[in-house]
Amino acid sequence: MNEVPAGALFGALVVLILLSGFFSGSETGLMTLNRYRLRHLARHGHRGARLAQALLRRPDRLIGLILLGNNFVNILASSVATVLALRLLGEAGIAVAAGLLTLVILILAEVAPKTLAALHPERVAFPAAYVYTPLLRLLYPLVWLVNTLANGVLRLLGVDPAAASAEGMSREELRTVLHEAASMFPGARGRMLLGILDLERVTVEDIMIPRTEIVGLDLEDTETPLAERLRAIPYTRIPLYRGSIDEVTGILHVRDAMRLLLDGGEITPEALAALARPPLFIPEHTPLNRQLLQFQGTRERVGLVVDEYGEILGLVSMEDLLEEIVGEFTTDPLGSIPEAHPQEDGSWVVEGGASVRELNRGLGLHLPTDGPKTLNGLVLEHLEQIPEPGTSILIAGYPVEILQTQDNMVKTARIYPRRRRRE
Ligand SMILES: Nc1ncnc2c1ncn2[C@@H]1O[C@H](COP(=O)(O)OP(=O)(O)OP(=O)(O)O)[C@@H](O)[C@H]1O
Ligand SMILES: [Mg+2]
Repeated sequence: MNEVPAGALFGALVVLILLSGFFSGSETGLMTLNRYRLRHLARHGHRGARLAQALLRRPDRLIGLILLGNNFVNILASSVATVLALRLLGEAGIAVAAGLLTLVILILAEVAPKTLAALHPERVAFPAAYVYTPLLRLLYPLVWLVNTLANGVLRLLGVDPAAASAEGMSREELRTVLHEAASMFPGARGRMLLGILDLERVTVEDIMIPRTEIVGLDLEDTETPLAERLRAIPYTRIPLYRGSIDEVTGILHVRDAMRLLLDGGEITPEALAALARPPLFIPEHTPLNRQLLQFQGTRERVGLVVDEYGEILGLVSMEDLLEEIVGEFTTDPLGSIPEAHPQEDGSWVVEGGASVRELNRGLGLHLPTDGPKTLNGLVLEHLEQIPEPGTSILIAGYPVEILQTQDNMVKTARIYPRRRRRE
């Protein structure tokens, strides 16, 4: 048998080390590709990106292929080095060759290519994808065998290999990405993106106008003529009811009442009731993203929020829902809450009916929003007794002083926003 010349063996060794570097670098490159950029490039027809994306759809197979290749060339390189050492130095050279090869592979075939690939993943990964796509097809049976055996070993050890491959981004991760990308979407646009994500965490109950503030028309009220009451109403869509808002019969659009008048008709309870449309009833815990779609589907602009017994809790409008995304439409958010009045000493005098969420947003407070919806409710929850004017309590670290009470409810209270104490 002819001996392979030492020069050829050395050449083969160099090629094997280069191949090893390719496997290591491309592994890092493919694994550190930015998935979102990748998807974007693939969608815009970048061929390398498409191939990489297809490979990454089954990371277990890709890694199996790369490890197979990498280990094969490393072990072959070690054999070649052993043969070379035997020839040049005799048996004593084997350990020297192993030591040298370890150093060379570590530096030239591991650390250097991996660092390079981590710095420029796309430049490494896209060309590599052209190589791996046909190679995977060719070696697929082998890769499959390796993976199956490896999974078998894992199962023997009581590990479920399928559990580890759960992919995709959780909502929380998406929020983090959006927060980090905020510099790309400065100001209002960034806040809108986060607002859309928040829609599913906020329910109609959180943003509704409470029942006591719904402006409607009582058809049974005969004290003031209907037309006069209708004229005084500042809203476009108004619930019609008989005696109590729980007996709502429909939602009247003021435009329809105006048309009735222009046609020479008369504003009577029967005429208005005939013009009204059936109200949209919304369960209290409906998240805003679902409600937005429902408004879209039903072409309604307002709905009545009901609890499980069908009792009306409040009114929610499309405008209030959209404000959760884009912020207040009509006024400057800071100090725009009509129920909060700024004082000279920096405190706020707030009406008991003010919404906790609006106070948080408008005054920059951090009152708890998972409990009562109004300041009154919050104070009552903390006091556990009938409120007395002059009482001071600490809610979420904010000193709150009760100023006026009425019918066992807090009418006004003073909040000191900046003197928040750490609890
Ligand atoms: N009948 C009502 N009673 C109490 N508040 C209402 C009523 N209708 C609307 N609102 C509130 O008024 C604000 C404005 O809502 P919206 O723009 O839908 O009403 P509008 O101005 O009367 O209607 P439009 O703008 O279509 O003429 C929202 O905060 C909404 O919750
Ligand atoms: Mg309006």
